This record gives sequence, C-alpha cells and structure tokens, in this order.
Amino acid sequence: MRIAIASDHAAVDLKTALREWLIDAGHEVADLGPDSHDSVDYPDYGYKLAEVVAEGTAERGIALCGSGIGISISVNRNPGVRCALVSEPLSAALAREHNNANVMAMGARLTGIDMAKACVTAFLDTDFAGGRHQRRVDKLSNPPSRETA
Ligand SMILES: O=C(CO)[C@H](O)[C@H](O)[C@H](O)COP(=O)(O)O
Repeated sequence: MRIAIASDHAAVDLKTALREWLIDAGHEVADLGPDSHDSVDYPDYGYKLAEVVAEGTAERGIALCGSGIGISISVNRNPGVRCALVSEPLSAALAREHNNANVMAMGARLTGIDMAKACVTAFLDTDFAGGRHQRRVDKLSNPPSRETA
C-alpha cells in the first residue's frame, strides 16, 4: 500500500520506527518529515500529509505528534481526509470500518511502539463496511452551511 507518514519533532523517533517497519512489510512509504528533533509546528506537516492523501498520491496517512491531537486537528482541516486519533487497535479498526478514515493519528508521548504497530496493523487491514456508514460518511463531506439566513 502507498502510505504517507509525517510528524512533528515530538514523534520523529516513532515515525522512523514505523516507517522502517512498514517498508520491511512491503509497503511504499513516503516520509514527509521532519528529519530531526528540532522544534517544528505540527500544522505544517499535518497540512502536507492531508494534501498527499486527499490528492490520492498516498492511499493512507499516518500523522504523529506528542499527543496526536494537534496534528489530527491539522489533518482534519482538509475536507478530503478523515483523520482518527487512536491509542488502541479497536478504535483504529472502527475508524476504518465505520468512518472510512484515510488518516490515523497517534501520540508518541502516549503510545509505545508495540501498541502503535498494533494500531497501524488494524488500520491497514480493516475495510470500510459501507451500508449505513456510507450515508454518514457522505454527510461528513457536506456539512451544513455556517451562513444563517
Ligand atoms: O499538539 C500537540 C499537543 O496537542 C502535540 O503533543 C505537540 O507535539 C506538542 O504540543 C509539542 O510540544 P513541545 O513542548 O513544543 O514539544
């Protein structure tokens, strides 16, 4: 699978570990940075990741920061993606099965490498169930107008 991965400075080590593990498993991985532990701003990387997933260059995205919160908010600013912040595999699977999430986010300061790998495995291996969930996901693409009459 074509997977894009990005982080901020707080999650560089988790990003590197997941990238190498995914490549070893046969995936094509685009690492969007950063490359060092120098302090950066998670929106810069979240926006970049969301763009490559929304345009279809990557089929799935993995977004990482200290808590996973900031980068997941950034990714979800792009209407072409659905990003789920997860910390255990059932949520990662449900994000796919019910929400057709195409990006997952995790917090490197909260989630260890073995749990992170379990979450990624669940996220990559679970298909969207469709049916009633499709109707709800469609509504995510068409939020009510914020203009009031
Ligand atoms: O966005 C976050 C918190 O919601 C992430 O955990 C960031 O990685 C964190 O804010 C970075 O904090 P730092 O003190 O600048 O390392």
